Amino acid sequence: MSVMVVAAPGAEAAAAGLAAHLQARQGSVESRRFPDGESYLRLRDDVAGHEVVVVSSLRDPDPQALGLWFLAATARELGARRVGLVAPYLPYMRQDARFQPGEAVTSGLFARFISQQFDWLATVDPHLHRHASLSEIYTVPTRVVASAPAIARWVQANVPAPLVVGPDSESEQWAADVARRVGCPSLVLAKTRLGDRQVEISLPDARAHAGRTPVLIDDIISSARTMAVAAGRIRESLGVAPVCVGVHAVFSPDAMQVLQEAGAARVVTCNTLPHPTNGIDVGPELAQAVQDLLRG
Ligand SMILES: O=P(O)(O)OC[C@H]1O[C@H](OP(=O)(O)OP(=O)(O)O)[C@H](O)[C@@H]1O
Repeated sequence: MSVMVVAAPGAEAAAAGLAAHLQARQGSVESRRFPDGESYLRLRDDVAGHEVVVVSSLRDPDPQALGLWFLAATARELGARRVGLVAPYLPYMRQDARFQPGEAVTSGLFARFISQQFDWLATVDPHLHRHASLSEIYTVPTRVVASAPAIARWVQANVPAPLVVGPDSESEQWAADVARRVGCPSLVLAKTRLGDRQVEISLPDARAHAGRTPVLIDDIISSARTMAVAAGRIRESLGVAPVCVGVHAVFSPDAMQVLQEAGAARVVTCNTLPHPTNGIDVGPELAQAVQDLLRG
C-alpha cells in the first residue's frame, strides 16, 4: 500500500511527524491566497493510486474548511485511492444540541461536511458531550485516540506524589483513567457554566490529599476560565499551586495570562494543536490509529 501524507496549510509539522511515524512519503502542497482572498492550492506530487492522508490543524476551523474540501476533492480528481483526514483536534463538537430555537447544530453539520469529503477520520479525544460516540454524527469510519496513556506517562515522569483532579463531571472519564494508570488518587470537581467565559466550580473536601501535587486535567483549554477557576479553588483548599494539563491547546489570546494569574504552577498540553505549552506527544498513538484505518 502506497501512502502519501499531505499537510493542510498550517499543519506542516504535524504532517511531517505523522509521515515519519508511518514511514510514508510526505507530499508537498503549495498554497497561497489570491489578492481577493480566494485560495490557490496545488498538490505538487502525483497522488494517483495512493492512500492520501490529509493532516489538518483545526484550531480556527471556518477559514480552513473550504481548503480541506479543495484538497480532498483535488486528490480524488487526480486518482487518489482513498482520502482520509487526521484532525488531532476535532472542532465543532460543543454545539451538539439546539439550545435556543433556530440555532445551527454545528456538530452534526460539520460532521456531515467532513463525511462527504473524506473516506475516514482519525482524531484525539473529541469533546463528546451529549453524543455517545462519533459514529452518531460521522458516517465514515473513525478512530479515536485516547490521550490518557500519554498523559499518564508524562505525569509519572514529571510529578511526584500526584493527585489527579478533573474540573468537572465530564472530565471524570479521563481523570480516572489517568489516575488508574499512574496509580494515584483522583478527585472530580463540580462545574456550572454561566457563559462562554464564566464558570463556577465547587470542590469536595480535599484535606485527605494534603501533601500531594494536584494535577488538573481537562480536554480543552479555550478561554481557560474552567482551568483557572479550578486552579484557584485547589490552591485555596490544598495550599499548593496545581499543574494544569490540557489535551487540546485551543487557547484564546488571553488564556495563558488567565492561567498565570490563577497561580498555575505549570501548564502542559498534548500536541494536538501547535502551542508553546505542547509537552505531551500523542503522535505514536495517532499513527497507530491511522494504520488501523488504512488497513480497514
Ligand atoms: O477553557 P474554557 O473556555 O473554560 O473551555 C474549556 C471547557 O469547556 C468544555 O466543557 P463544557 O462542558 O463547559 O463545554 P461545553 O458546554 O461548551 O461543551 C471543556 O470540557 C472544558 O472543561
